[in-house]
Amino acid sequence: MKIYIGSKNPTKVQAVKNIFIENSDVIAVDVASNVAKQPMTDQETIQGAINRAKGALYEGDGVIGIGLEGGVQQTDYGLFLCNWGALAVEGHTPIVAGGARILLPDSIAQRLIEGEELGPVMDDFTNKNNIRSQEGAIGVFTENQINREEMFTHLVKLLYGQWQYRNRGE
Ligand SMILES: O=P(O)(O)OP(=O)(O)OP(=O)(O)OC[C@H]1O[C@@H](n2cnc3c(O)ncnc32)[C@H](O)[C@@H]1O
Ligand SMILES: [Mg+2]
Repeated sequence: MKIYIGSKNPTKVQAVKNIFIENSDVIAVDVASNVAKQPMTDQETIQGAINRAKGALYEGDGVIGIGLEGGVQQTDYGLFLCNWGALAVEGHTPIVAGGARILLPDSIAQRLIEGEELGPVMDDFTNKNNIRSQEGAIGVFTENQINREEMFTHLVKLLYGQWQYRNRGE
């Protein structure tokens, strides 16, 4: 079974590979999220995940398209990191699931509100390169209890499980 993931970010690709292990060929493709590079609400982040999933499905000859999208959501308690995933198959509405969320420090939140992207802001904050392709903000702010790949793996598990539930008895 061919599964297309709509990103080449290694944390996202590896998360899909971790769950779709049996009889699956996981292929990474660059597709447009068709939302802002830094989604600022759950709504926009979900839309990005769905657009990526559909884009990935129609990109090739795959059975399943998966989209994973990172964003933030403002609350009365501050700006939270959020992550959403979508799984698209032909002829069905996409399956959607949300990932873990943590509160971002005020200094980071302020920069995002002013229009910067989390990826470069995290590199600047940590004095490291390409945090988004490694532990991610979630890894930095949890002392690596949960890194970005693990967070996305959990998310892909939620998508896979719902897909299995929908296919039960078929
Ligand atoms: O190549 P793609 O798939 O676009 O991967 P990405 O790392 O850019 O990830 P997203 O577009 O899903 O995330 C939206 C923005 O938030 C950033 N971001 C999201 N989660 C992050 C994290 O855990 N650590 C660092 N940057 C993160 C990311 O770099 C983007 O600027
Ligand atoms: Mg991106």
